[in-house]
Amino acid sequence: MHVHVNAAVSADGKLSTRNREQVRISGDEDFARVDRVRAESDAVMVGVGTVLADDPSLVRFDQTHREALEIPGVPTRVVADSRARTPPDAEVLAGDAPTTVLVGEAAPDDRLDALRDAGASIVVAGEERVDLPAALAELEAERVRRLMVEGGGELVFSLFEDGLVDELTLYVGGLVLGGRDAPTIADGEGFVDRETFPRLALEGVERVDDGVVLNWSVESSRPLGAG
Ligand SMILES: NC(=O)C1=CN([C@@H]2O[C@H](COP(=O)(O)OP(=O)(O)OC[C@H]3O[C@@H](n4cnc5c(N)ncnc54)[C@H](O)[C@@H]3O)[C@@H](O)[C@H]2O)C=CC1
Ligand SMILES: Nc1nc(O)c(N)c(N[C@@H]2O[C@H](COP(=O)(O)O)[C@@H](O)[C@H]2O)n1
Repeated sequence: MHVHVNAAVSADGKLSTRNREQVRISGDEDFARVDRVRAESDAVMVGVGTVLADDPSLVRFDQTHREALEIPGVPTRVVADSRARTPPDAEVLAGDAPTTVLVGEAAPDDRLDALRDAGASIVVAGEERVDLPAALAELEAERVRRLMVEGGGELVFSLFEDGLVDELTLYVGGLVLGGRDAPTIADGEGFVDRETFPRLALEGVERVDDGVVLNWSVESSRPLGAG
């Protein structure tokens, strides 16, 4: 599976404000690029923190681009949601596009039933928190070969920590959000040991709207604890 993280950050590296309110950082041209990346993907994933903060629908993609690539169907929406906190009336469950919610074994049964009633497929992987390597293996078994991840920072850090990210694209926009508690692209515990810092190789730089799109491949990313 190819895992492509794509997000927009402010010039000071923030995904949104300290209140975690959604901010439109990308301009029209960058959102058109995002829609092409979605069109190339079998699935588009976010963490439940993003669902609760932004209530995204994740249905928009570039249909013409997908047809040109002869990819059938629509991208599956995926939410990493250890305790099944996704509200059953969330936009990510609305409409005809399929939605898979990745949960841990600790997720309460009544919330799982409510999500199933709202049309979601449930994948259980891990105990307290979603075991991402196991969950992504399940998605791959369901023919997800290209997975786009849009955030947020907690989920993306875990993906790096587990050595699962292949490609990172950031749109850096011309605004400053500030705030020591504002989310960044990789939050979580953070890396301390330089041996574990994921190393990136710069593949592309492009001026888009009032900002710049940076594209990296991941050169090395080792799961913590790996020898
Ligand atoms: N500018 C941009 O491109 C984007 C901005 N955002 C912003 O990011 C913020 C939300 O990000 P976060 O609070 O970091 O939440 P998040 O979206 O990363 O979700 C975190 C949640 O994911 C679940 N999860 C399941 N398995 C996990 C695992 N193994 N590791 C980590 N989390 C796991 C947990 O329930 C955890 O609470 C919002 O403010 C949103 O607006 C989100 C996406 C894109
Ligand atoms: N690429 C990008 N640029 C921004 O400026 C953003 N705020 C985001 N946010 C992400 O897009 C999701 C919304 O998707 P829909 O419009 O509902 O399809 C949001 O949840 C973030 O993941 N992205």
